[in-house]
Amino acid sequence: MPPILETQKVSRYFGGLKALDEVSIQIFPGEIYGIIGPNGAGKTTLFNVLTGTIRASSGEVFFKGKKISGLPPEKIARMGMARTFQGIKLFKYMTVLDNVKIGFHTQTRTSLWDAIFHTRTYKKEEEMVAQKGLDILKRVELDSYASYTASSLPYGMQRKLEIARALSLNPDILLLDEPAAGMNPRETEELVEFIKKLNAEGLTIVVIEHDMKLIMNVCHRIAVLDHGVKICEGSPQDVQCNQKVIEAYLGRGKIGSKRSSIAGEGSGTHA
Ligand SMILES: Nc1ncnc2c1ncn2[C@@H]1O[C@H](COP(=O)(O)OP(=O)(O)OP(=O)(O)O)[C@@H](O)[C@H]1O
Repeated sequence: MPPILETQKVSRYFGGLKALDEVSIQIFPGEIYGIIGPNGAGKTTLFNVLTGTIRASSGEVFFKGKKISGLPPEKIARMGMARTFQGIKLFKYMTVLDNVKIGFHTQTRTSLWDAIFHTRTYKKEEEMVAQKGLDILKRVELDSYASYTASSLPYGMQRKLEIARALSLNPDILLLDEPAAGMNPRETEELVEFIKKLNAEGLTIVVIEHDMKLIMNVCHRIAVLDHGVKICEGSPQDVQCNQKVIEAYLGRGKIGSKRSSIAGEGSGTHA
């Protein structure tokens, strides 16, 4: 089976700093693929290159067999790639339903004229969008909160709402940037189940996360970045035992003493 998303020797410089150094990854349909690494390893830069938010200095990115390097993010999103960001980026004062409805804007055809004069096209599309929005909220079990303002939801639910909004793009692949950041252990456990459920429904998922318990619990395969270089890739078991990974996380000479922090023992373990 060909990869759904692939990078070939992607590098990215920021001035003299090489944030990504010839990184090649292949993500296959149906996978949950984790990207981990110490702070500043290049994880978010890789996400930004994948989604078109920033350009690679060299190398290529392919999505569903098509070269996407250089395309604008909205075009890549329309091709079926959705993402969430580090930190919550909801419209705080809008309702839960409106936050999800916004995601459909790329798919509707009403003009400003239709909106101002409430034409039949506008009304029909509004109803369709509201229904689709409710369907998505049902899928993530937030439908009973549809009329609440986004900011009134507990933190864990707000993060779920962000994922719901990303799902409104009807993506083939979903990229999650530190989805568990700021969550308590119970919220993180619910998130693990939620990610597994979305994956079981057929969605390919890529996740950056510092919470090792989450990563080791949900990912089929994991890539480890260190100083912009992919130092290891494999199953959670492979990655936990890899000498280079242990060294990257713990510093040379301390191997073994804190291996549990990579193994994700205890809840909410952060690397
Ligand atoms: N826009 C930018 N301008 C200059 N340097 C940048 C920029 N974005 C990232 N960097 C640098 O590139 C390196 C990789 O950063 P990146 O944010 O991708 O790492 P990360 O693995 O996501 O880190 P963290 O886990 O802390 O979020 C860091 O040294 C960072 O300071």
